[in-house]
This record gives sequence, structure tokens and C-alpha cells, in this order.
Amino acid sequence: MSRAPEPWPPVETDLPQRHADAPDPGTDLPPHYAHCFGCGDQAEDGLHLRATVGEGHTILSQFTVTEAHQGAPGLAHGGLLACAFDEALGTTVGNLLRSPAVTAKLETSFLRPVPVGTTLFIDAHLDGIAGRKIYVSADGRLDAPDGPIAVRARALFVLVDLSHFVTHGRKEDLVAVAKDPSLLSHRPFEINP
Ligand SMILES: CCCCCCCC/C=C\CCCCCCCC(=O)SCCNC(=O)CCNC(=O)[C@H](O)C(C)(C)COP(=O)(O)OP(=O)(O)OC[C@H]1O[C@@H](n2cnc3c(N)ncnc32)[C@H](O)[C@@H]1OP(=O)(O)O
Repeated sequence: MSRAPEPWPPVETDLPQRHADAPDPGTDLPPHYAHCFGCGDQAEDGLHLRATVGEGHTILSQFTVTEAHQGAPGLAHGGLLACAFDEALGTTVGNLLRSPAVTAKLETSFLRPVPVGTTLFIDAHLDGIAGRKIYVSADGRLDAPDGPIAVRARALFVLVDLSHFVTHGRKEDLVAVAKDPSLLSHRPFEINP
């Protein structure tokens, strides 16, 4: 398989505009959902990814690989690392554009092994927008913001209506959120249990 880079974004795009209400650079972002595997504080074996808004079109995230995240002995599972990038990229789209979006396509390149105990620093960037399609990419570095790159990812997110989540989400989880809105960091929709 060729490692030659393909054009990115793959279609003609406009430069995304930060939403007027996007959080300021330097803001530490709360988990968007308490039970999210990527960022939730109530997801026991989750990634507990933490994100801070960067300058321009960037968000910086980090998480520490634990024993619960192994694939091979002492090494992070690749699919789990892809999950971390899904989260970091989704947070970048959601917070900078202040619009709900879901991952349509996610590509990851694993350049170096990531041992248990490593903190991965993920620098994500909004690259372009074409209608509902949002193109984002990120580098993940070992143990420091300027450490060696271990993982790279790029993704297509598609903007959706909030009805996407109400239509497709499991009813009992939607009811739980309606009863305890603090499970979500934003309260974007009303649900009658
Ligand atoms: C007041 C609000 C404030 C908000 C603030 C938010 C802050 C919160 C912060 C943070 C939150 C986020 C953190 C979470 C991160 C994790 C995210 C996830 O894990 S999401 C779960 C996994 N993903 C899914 O479950 C999607 C499943 N797929 C679908 O539902 C549909 O396929 C969907 C919506 C992606 C597209 O379906 P269609 O019917 O709406 O639209 P169609 O026409 O099919 O696609 C639109 C365009 O996209 C292209 N497209 C779609 N899928 C593609 C693909 N796989 N590859 C290439 N292109 C694709 C299509 O070709 C089309 O392009 P053409 O407009 O024709 O140019």
C-alpha cells in the first residue's frame, strides 16, 4: 500500500468560520456527555480525554493510555486510539462550529507504538467545509505537545439536525438525559420522558 499522501481535503472546500459563540482559545472544555466513552467522567474505563481550545481552527486534546486500553501486552489498542481521534476531531467540529455533526469517515495512520502509561497529545484542526461536509485532521504526539508523532488521523464529519440523536438514540438513555440534563454539557433539545 502506497504511503504517498492523497490530496486533503479531497474536494474543493471553503475555510470554516469559527462560530461567534465558539469558546475562546485557552478554554478547557467539559465532557460533552457524562457517559461518552471518549470524554465522559462517568465512563469508568473510558478515555477521559480532555480538550482545550487552541488558536484559530484548532483544539488540543490529551489522554493517558491505561491498562484497560491494551491491544498487545503493554500497548494501546489501535481501534481505541482511533476512538480517541474520533473524539478529538468531533469535539473540534462541535465546539468551533457550534453545530451537531457525526463522523462519516475516519482514517488513521499508526506510525509508532503507543505504550500503556503514555499521554497522547492530539492537535486537531478544521481543514475545510463543503456544504454539510466538514473535513478535519489531527496529529497525536507521544508524551509532549512537541513529542514524536505516533498517530495521524483525518475525517469527514457531516452536519446533522438534532433530530438525528432523538430519532436514533436508545429511548432509556434519552429519558435519562431528560431527567438529568447535567449529563450533557449543552442542553440542545427538550425530551418529554
Ligand atoms: C446547539 C448545538 C450545539 C452543539 C455543540 C456541540 C458541542 C459538543 C462537542 C463535541 C461532541 C462530539 C464529540 C463526539 C465525537 C464522536 C463522534 C461520533 O462517533 S458520531 C457516531 C458515528 N457516526 C455515525 O453514527 C454516523 C452514521 N451515519 C449517518 O448517520 C449518515 O450516514 C450521515 C448522517 C453521516 C449521512 O447521511 P445523510 O443521509 O444525512 O446524508 P448523505 O447525503 O448520505 O451524506 C451527506 C454528504 O456526505 C457524504 N458522505 C456521507 N458518508 C460518507 C462517507 N462515508 N464517505 C464519503 N462521503 C460520505 C455524502 O456523499 C454526501 O455528500 P454530497 O453532499 O452528496 O457531496
